[in-house]
Amino acid sequence: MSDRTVRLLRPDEQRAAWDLFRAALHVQPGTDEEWERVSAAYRAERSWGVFEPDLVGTARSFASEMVVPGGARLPLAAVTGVGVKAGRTRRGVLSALQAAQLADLAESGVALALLHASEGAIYGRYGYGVTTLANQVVVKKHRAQLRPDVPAGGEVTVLGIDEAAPKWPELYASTAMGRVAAMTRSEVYWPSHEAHLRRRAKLVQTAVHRGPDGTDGYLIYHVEDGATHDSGKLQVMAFHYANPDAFAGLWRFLLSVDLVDEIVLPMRPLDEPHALLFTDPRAAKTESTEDESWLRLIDVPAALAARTYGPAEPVVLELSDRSLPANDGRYRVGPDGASRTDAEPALRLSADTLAMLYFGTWRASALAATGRIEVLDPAAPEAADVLFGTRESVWCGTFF
Ligand SMILES: CC(=O)SCCNC(=O)CCNC(=O)[C@H](O)C(C)(C)COP(=O)(O)OP(=O)(O)OC[C@H]1O[C@@H](n2cnc3c(N)ncnc32)[C@H](O)[C@@H]1OP(=O)(O)O
Repeated sequence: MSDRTVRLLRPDEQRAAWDLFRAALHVQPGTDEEWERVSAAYRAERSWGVFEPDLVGTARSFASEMVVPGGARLPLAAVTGVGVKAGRTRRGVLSALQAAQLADLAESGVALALLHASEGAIYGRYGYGVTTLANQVVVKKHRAQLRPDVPAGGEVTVLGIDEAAPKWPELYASTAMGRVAAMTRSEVYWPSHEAHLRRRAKLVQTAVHRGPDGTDGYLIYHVEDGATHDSGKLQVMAFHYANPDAFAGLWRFLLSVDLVDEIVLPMRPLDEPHALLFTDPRAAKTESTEDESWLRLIDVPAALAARTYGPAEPVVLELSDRSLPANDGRYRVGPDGASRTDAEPALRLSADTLAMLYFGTWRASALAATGRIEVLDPAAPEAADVLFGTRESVWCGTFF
């Protein structure tokens, strides 16, 4: 389209982009008060707009860091706020935004980009792949008897939102960064998070767990309106802990909340052992498993070099990356690390598939069996399973 301009937004254009995004998600325009809360985040972010000549589409990102296998933290762009005006969709606006944003991120030196997708069919074409999965877990309180050998846990203190919100950044930083794919949350993240939680419920509570070495876990929850008798539904909106004692202690607290029949934990790590706490493991049911986050390797050499690998024969990957061709080429991946190579490839794959493989959520052999990876050496998928595998389920745990 000849009269289309794609550019970074000026500060005075940010609110229109915010409203456009909300309208794309069928949400009414924000109030002045809400904008006041979140506008600092917008100012700190890189927000893109497509003009024809009025604003018809937008996307933005904020800076973070993500833990990769082995414990290194890589610069991450958290991509969000993607929306195209109704009546202007399916004319390439998102593709124009993606081209501009990906090129900008590559130039800025960021290694990874991450997003939560509204729909599963959109982002693969731009090199994003499902990188973490999450379970929705529901616990029926009347069936949930703790086993006698569950750790006793420490002391739990409950805080209202006004008191708790200023403490959340420190609580999160000290309890949530132990898992691979966890991301840091900068100060601009928290106002939107708080606004979101305040919109969700009238009474938002934070339970803080203290173990022998100090604060080591917290959860944010609310009990759905109408809990005037014992049929309330307790919704867990955040649950982070640094050790198994804090996990058990916070569970003891959850089971002690009165007027509750059901405890709902959305988007939890796949390997979190809720069912193992109970005499009847069926007290905890996994109701669904969904993609949690989508990863895009922006700087493939840096991303591959930063993580550690399992013990297996090295494998040479040949990557084709349509949107960021600077990443094209061959990479030798082995227990001693990863780097570019001229050696013959064993596996051929595209950028979205490499993103699915990167954290080991999907096994190379499954990706090969379903045609996503072309196999040139039949021994390579099994070796890649071991190289990319991780001990724990990876989980981001931050919604944005
Ligand atoms: C990270 C986040 O913020 S997630 C939130 C994303 N936003 C939303 O879901 C809000 C509602 N939806 C929208 O605003 C828009 O429909 C968007 C952003 C999803 C897509 O924008 P569009 O400008 O219509 O996309 P565009 O025309 O560039 O399409 C690019 C390609 O994606 C495909 N595509 C776009 N949207 C979808 C979809 N929802 N489902 C399947 N395919 C899609 C198009 O068919 C096109 O395919 P092609 O490359 O094979 O021709």
